[in-house]
Amino acid sequence: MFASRYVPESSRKRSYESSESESESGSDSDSDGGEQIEKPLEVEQEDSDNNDDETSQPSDKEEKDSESESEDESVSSNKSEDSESESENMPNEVDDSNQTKHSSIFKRLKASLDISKKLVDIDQDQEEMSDDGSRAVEPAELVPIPQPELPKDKRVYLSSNVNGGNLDYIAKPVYYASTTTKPFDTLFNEIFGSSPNKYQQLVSNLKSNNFESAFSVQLAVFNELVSKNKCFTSPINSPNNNNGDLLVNAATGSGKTLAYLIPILMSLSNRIVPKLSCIILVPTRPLVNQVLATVNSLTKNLGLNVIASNSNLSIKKEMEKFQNFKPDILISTPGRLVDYLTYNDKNDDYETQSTGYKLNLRYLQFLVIDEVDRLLNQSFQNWINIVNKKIESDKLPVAHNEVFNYSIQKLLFSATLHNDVNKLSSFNFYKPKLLVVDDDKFANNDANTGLDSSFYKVPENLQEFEIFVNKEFESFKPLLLLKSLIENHSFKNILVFTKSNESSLRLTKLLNLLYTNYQRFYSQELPQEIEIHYLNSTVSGNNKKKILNRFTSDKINILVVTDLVSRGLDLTNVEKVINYDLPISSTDYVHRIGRCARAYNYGEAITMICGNGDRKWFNKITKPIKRKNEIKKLLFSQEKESEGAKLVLTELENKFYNDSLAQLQDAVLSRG
Ligand SMILES: Nc1ncnc2c1ncn2[C@@H]1O[C@H](COP(=O)(O)OP(=O)(O)OP(=O)(O)O)[C@@H](O)[C@H]1O
Repeated sequence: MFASRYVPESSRKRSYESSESESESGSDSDSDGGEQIEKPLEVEQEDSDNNDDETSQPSDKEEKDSESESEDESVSSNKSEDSESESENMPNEVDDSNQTKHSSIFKRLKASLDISKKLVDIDQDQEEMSDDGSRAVEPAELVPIPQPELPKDKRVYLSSNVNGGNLDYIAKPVYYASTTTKPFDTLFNEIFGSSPNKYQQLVSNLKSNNFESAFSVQLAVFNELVSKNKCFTSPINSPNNNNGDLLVNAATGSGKTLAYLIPILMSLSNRIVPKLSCIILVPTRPLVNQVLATVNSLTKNLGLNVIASNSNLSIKKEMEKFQNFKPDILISTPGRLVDYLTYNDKNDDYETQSTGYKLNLRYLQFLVIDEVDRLLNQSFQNWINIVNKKIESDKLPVAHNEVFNYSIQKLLFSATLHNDVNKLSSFNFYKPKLLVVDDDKFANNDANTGLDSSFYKVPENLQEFEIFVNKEFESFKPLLLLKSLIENHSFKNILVFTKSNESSLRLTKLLNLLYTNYQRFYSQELPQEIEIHYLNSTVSGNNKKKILNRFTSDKINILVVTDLVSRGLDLTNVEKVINYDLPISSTDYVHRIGRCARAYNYGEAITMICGNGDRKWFNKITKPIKRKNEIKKLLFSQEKESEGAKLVLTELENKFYNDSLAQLQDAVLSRG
């Protein structure tokens, strides 16, 4: 009869869950025990329901044990009352069997409780029962409830040590004003006396390259490396003179290359015999060439040997070149450097030959890592570990308990310095210091907690714009881009960023067609014949160089690119950067727009925003970046004329665009 009684779903579920947890804790009792302790009556019924035919009985010992415990007694007495009152309502013929059944239930209950009791931990065993049979709760100290692991947060890092290193340098950056300049003459005379001083040749090289005054970041690094360091007045950079590694965050185009080159060239110009004293690492080959050109322009008559990695040559050829040429300065990508450092490990025979040469880091004084956040993401080839190991293994043997080794000063630069201190700490810094070139040190920088995207900064003289178009016009974006260029009369020195190789190719072709067709459709003279070209990773190394040369010599008007060129490239003539496709991060935005307004020149960055999704994303990535000027809206003439008017494309514009699209399709199909 009980077996057919309705058991609420919730009770069944509780019973089931209890059973699960019991079995997890290793108990072989049935499902009742745990639940009975808290909800005796309910479970009694369930027990009856579920165990009518159950044959297993508690052992004698269990029965005795359970009887001797007050807790069990109390529970038992409750149950007796309940069962009595229940039995009153039962038909007489079932009373006997009910009593038998109940006593068997109580026995099993006691047994279950006994087993449960053995399973509870010692603290619970010590709990006292109150008079009413409920558990007396002992006052416990309030302790925090265990919390789930927090998401990665810079503040967590900042309060801890990573790899045993102290992270104070991140939490307490040294700020330098971003617009201060000082003539190089004055700067050098202040420290080394009036000219001519021993760095006269370097100053003269700077001047002959039109570098008259030091920019802020150059003053900052000069102050840290030169003004505070005796090594520049002594012939060598001895370990005692190394006043620590530097990490520098300064805006794009603010002159970071010269910031590290000037002190390094000063130090090395004192050297007696050539030996590898400085390695400069940059992420890409075009950047290797760019830095090489700058170093060459500044080392005239300094007698220094400078070499850049050249992946057109075999490693063997390059190693031979190193052997003959004995570089003081090597400029490379990390990947190529690893190739050099591991070359003889892979080619044992080679070492035994007379031409065998190993790149030795024993005399290395400066290790420069430019665009460090990007290079930290290039963890392939395990380059940091290999360089670290090589530095260690090349150290001179310890003699007479004295170590005389050159202390390598690490100089790290970026406009978007990495905030992953775990990664940064892999450089094994020595007395690191973080320099931030920024006037406005507290604005937009919550609690001044070190590196994050709030250190990112728009160049001083850059004006940002946005063009918003409704989602319905998404497929007309190329037309709207052309419309904007025509309305703003700008067809020169423009870099257009797209999201992919394919997008850059397609846009270049379509823009060319649109431009040509425009004059035919509108019988309107456009300013000039223009050349629109693309540059992406499908272009070979030599062609890349040619295209960039054509662009910087104003032969290409509009260069449609991918993020391949968003980092570090110094294309001095860029007047306007257009984000045709949105960048995928604040970092990419900073580097893209930083291709213009370089060296404190003026420039414009325009971002095309299509629909509300784009709008949200654009707001999100631009919000943490510091800027002097607000981002302005760039309106089409139609929108300007009647403020708030929705953009409408004319029939002619539609036809012009569709014809051009059809032409593009024909061209693609005829090729394919
Ligand atoms: N003191 C100076 N006087 C005049 N021009 C300078 C000076 N220092 C650097 N420049 C010029 O400023 C431009 C930007 O310099 P550089 O490429 O070093 O910038 P950057 O800070 O490394 O930028 P990015 O973060 O984009 O790599 C270059 O054209 C460089 O020649």
